[in-house]
Amino acid sequence: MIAILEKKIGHLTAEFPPLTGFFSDYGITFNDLHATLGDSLDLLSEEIYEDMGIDREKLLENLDGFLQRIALAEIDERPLVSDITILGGHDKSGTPEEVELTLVRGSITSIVGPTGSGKSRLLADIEWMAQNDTPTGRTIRVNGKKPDPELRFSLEYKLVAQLSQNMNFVMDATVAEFVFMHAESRMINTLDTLVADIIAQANLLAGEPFTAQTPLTALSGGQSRALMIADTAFLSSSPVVLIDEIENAGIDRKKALSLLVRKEKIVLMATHDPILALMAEQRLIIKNGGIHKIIETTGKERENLVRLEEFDNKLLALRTRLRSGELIEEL
Ligand SMILES: Nc1ncnc2c1ncn2[C@@H]1O[C@H](COP(=O)(O)OP(=O)(O)OP(=O)(O)O)[C@@H](O)[C@H]1O
Repeated sequence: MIAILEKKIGHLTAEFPPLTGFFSDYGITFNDLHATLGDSLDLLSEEIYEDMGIDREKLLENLDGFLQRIALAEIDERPLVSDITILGGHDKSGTPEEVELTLVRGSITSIVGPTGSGKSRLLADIEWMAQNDTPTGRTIRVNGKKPDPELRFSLEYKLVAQLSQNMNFVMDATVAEFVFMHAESRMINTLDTLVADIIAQANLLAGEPFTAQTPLTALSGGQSRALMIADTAFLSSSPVVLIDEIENAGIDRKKALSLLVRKEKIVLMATHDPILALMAEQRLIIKNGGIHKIIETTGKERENLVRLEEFDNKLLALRTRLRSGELIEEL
């Protein structure tokens, strides 16, 4: 509520047009669109509140309820995405891609292939809900159907949340302020507990701990990524999470993926990292711009994952020794 009091009337009514009706029902019209809501309410005289039959506090309470109803109505209007389907197009040579692949919520798919083979292009096709209108000729279905064109070009509705290597914060805010801002803009109740949960989860993912009071600019690369992953898992309404290369990220990859699965996301990640690739249920092998093969992770591969993680930990330990100036003559 505090954040909304600091917003300008003009911005608020543009963001939530029904607000004008809410205030006029109380007989209030605001003339100065550049003034904040808080200042405008302060200008209302005692008599006006008396005429309305409520005080400032009660008016704000009603406003809060009204905004929540708008938010819920908006959420209801969004189709609940249970799955997406990729219908093949063609590779770079024009050879048809014989694929019809449905991805459901709570699943992880990895995308592997040589540099320049078309991994990012596949992620972009999903993000833009391609309709045979991208270089690959692919088509994306949402819940088995052609997505509504309005949805496709909507600025508010995002099918996809992107997590990428570049997550450096330049904002002058603490971790808590940043997460609060996100949670508040989504008008979610019980903000304090939610914000605390997100920061606690992010700490479980990051190697080195940070607190709610840590400035964003003081976070390491791994800590920033951990925060963004937890923030996306809890607060993003996008059903699909696309991850482009998060190896060497200084985060607990297994916990990060299982958090996204718990939050029922459809996870797709382009990766060269064997550990991440094998954590997925299936992997798409991209070759010459097309989906060349779909491999389901085998039981044997899952067993090997344990050994791969042991190798990885050994490499990590070597890195730590190297950093502290040791000679690496003994392994
Ligand atoms: N089926 C296709 N038909 C035509 N062009 C394609 C096709 N698939 C991918 N491309 C184009 O090939 C180029 C390389 O693709 P992309 O960047 O997706 O590769 P990548 O596998 O992500 O590479 P890297 O591993 O280096 O990030 C891009 O310009 C992309 O638009």
